[in-house]
Amino acid sequence: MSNNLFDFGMIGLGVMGRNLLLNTADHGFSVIGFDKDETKTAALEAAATDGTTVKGVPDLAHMVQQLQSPRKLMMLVPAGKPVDDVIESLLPLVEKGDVIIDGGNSHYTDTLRRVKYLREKGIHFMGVGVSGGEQGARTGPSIMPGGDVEAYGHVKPLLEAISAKVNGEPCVAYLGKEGAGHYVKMVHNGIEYAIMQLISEAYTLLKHAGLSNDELHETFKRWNEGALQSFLVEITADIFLQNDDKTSARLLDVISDKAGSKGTGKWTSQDSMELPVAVPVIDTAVAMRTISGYKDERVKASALYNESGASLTVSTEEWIKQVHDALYFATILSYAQGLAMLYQASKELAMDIPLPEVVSVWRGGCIIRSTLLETFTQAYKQSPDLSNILLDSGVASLVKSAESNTRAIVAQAALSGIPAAAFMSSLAYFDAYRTERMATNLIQAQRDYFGAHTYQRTDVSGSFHTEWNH
Ligand SMILES: NC(=O)C1=CN([C@@H]2O[C@H](COP(=O)(O)OP(=O)(O)OC[C@H]3O[C@@H](n4cnc5c(N)ncnc54)[C@H](OP(=O)(O)O)[C@@H]3O)[C@@H](O)[C@H]2O)C=CC1
Ligand SMILES: O=C(CO)[C@H](O)[C@H](O)COP(=O)(O)O
Repeated sequence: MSNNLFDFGMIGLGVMGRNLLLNTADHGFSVIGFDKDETKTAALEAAATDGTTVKGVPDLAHMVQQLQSPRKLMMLVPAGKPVDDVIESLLPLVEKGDVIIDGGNSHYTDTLRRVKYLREKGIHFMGVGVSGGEQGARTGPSIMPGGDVEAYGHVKPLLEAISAKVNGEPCVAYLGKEGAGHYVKMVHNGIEYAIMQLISEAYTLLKHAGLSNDELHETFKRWNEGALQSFLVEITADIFLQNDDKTSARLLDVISDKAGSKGTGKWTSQDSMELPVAVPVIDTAVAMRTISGYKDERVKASALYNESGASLTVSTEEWIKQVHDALYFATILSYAQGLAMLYQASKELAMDIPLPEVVSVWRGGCIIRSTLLETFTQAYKQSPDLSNILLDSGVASLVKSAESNTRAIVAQAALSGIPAAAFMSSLAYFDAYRTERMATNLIQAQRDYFGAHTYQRTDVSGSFHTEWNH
């Protein structure tokens, strides 16, 4: 700490801000934090590692005054109005050349607006995705910065120091212009939704085959030691063992089935349609969280449509292997759809998102980290401009190896009436994607029939219209 001035400031000392700031201090930076909730500010210093330089101040102006120039400030407050409120509070306090970072889950269009607004005032504003939850923020998250390259230069050493490391490489890289950091984080969360939905479907498929919580734990634990190794599979294995402290049940069995959400999955779906790019597994995951909220209607429909009629008679050992392969197949499809979306968005929105860096940064620290990301990193090393990871021959052989068991699972789920929409969606996407001539020529004919929309032919170029025989 030189001149008694601090290296880095944090606004918002909740789950993410507090932990990221303490992580920053652990890496030798002097840090100062502010939260509008004074109890959080007051608690900050006590939580710091001995020997680190951490200060909490109850006043934003005092915090800004104590920062080295150019000031480097991050906010980790809820997305939306709180971010604009913080910016307005900072404006009278900062100077030209200072760097303000929004590390929360802001919508990238808000980030674009804020970048422009602050650029006019000479202030650098960066949208930076941070993933890893509470633990990741404290010990090493995956960090997705985008925006002003000059501003990135000011914070690069700090972000590299606090990020997760894989094979000694920091899980942070410059991921593109303007709103790219928040765009990449949004799609990260879309993939997160898809994989979480798939895991929950694998859970129900295994439960219908009679697996107990202990057996589910063992199964997921074993899966996490192989091709499905990932953070989400790892924490799922733990979840099955957690006891409830209010009853004698396992906690999972007394948790309501209405799933919450904060919006990033929905934004991914919405934006995919704007581009357009097909991300049906993500769309399905968003829809399933929505249906999970229809509890009262589902109770009535369960009785009306005889849900208890759903039955499954399978060889348990074979079924576990098939569910494993289906989860592997559909997880690859989920990454493929998200990455295809980033590929398209990078071009359409002129963000220059480097996909090789994106998958590399996701290998550690983030919620969707998995061994598959190492495979994708190698694929992009060979072909950095892959429009879809499914076109890589190495990835194709992995997909093919799991295809027939995925078909078996989807068919059995349909026959047994077990909800497995994300598995079905991944297979439906795959079958369409690998079909050279789809049936959409008929849609073209229908559009021209009723609306004179014209069509293109396979043999001659140009647009054609036919007076169809009525
Ligand atoms: N939790 C997670 O796993 C992850 C969260 N994120 C994103 O990070 C951001 C922060 O999330 P999280 O830490 O979980 O949220 P929290 O609600 O835990 O913390 C946010 C903190 O910001 C404070 N705050 C709000 N407005 C202001 C303001 N104007 N000035 C100063 N402090 C303010 C809040 O105070 P008060 O409570 O009094 O309002 C609260 O203490 C969000 O955008 C979230 O989506 C990203 C990755 C993972
Ligand atoms: O960004 C995150 C993880 O990467 C946050 O935990 C986010 O809140 C998750 O989304 P949702 O609350 O909609 O499930």
